[in-house]
Amino acid sequence: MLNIEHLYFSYSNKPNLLQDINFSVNTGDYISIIGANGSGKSTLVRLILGLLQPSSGTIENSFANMAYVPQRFNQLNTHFPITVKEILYCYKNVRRKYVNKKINDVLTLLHMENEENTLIGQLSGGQCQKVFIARALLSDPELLILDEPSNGIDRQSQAEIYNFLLHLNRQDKTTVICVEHNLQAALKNSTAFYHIEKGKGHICLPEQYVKEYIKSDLGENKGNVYL
Ligand SMILES: Nc1ncnc2c1ncn2[C@@H]1O[C@H](COP(=O)(O)OP(=O)(O)OP(=O)(O)O)[C@@H](O)[C@H]1O
Repeated sequence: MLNIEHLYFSYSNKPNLLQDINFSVNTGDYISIIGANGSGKSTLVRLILGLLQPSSGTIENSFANMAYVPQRFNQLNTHFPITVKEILYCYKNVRRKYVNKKINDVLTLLHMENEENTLIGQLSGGQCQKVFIARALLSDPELLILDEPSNGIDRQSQAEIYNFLLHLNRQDKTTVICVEHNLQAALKNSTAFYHIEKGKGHICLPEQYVKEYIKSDLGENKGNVYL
């Protein structure tokens, strides 16, 4: 279980970005963290991962093993001459004691077994994302955290990735936290949304979010509807 209580966070001397964040994630949940650009979603994830420290408040995490899939374009130098298998071997060597699964098995899970010797720069966006999900799965995580997994990926690959994540959550009981702008996928996969707005957050059911936010946005003709 992950339990966040009265969490406040600000970058250096700036005003609080996150204020009095309270929420829990239980085993088997699929939580989509939603909100406008710059609302603090990725920051909240970095706090959960322990990459940032809260200004105040607590984060208790009893998930034995967690893995992270960052935003795709943050991590990729497509000119670097490395194959899919080499990326996974590098990770395995660095995280040796945490890696419980075989490279071939995770590639097969994602239907990427025929690409093991392909250079990363020769993969499509969707295939790249699958490699980084495969890498995260090597440690057989109880909690998988993803940051905008469909960013810059075509619809077919998006559907494959979200179907895979749904299976992972519902069948294998892997808990998922996903920073999300993709409303359709979030509605289909999530057990709950955590909505951040003006520094505050609240948990809601996906259908409740649609009723309260999307419809009122459309009703008042505010224009763009975003997550
Ligand atoms: N290292 C940093 N130092 C100072 N400010 C930062 C830092 N990282 C992010 N910020 C600022 O914090 C705010 C929230 O950023 P964050 O990336 O958490 O938002 P987000 O909700 O994930 O946005 P997006 O949907 O665009 O990915 C932004 O205004 C950003 O400029």
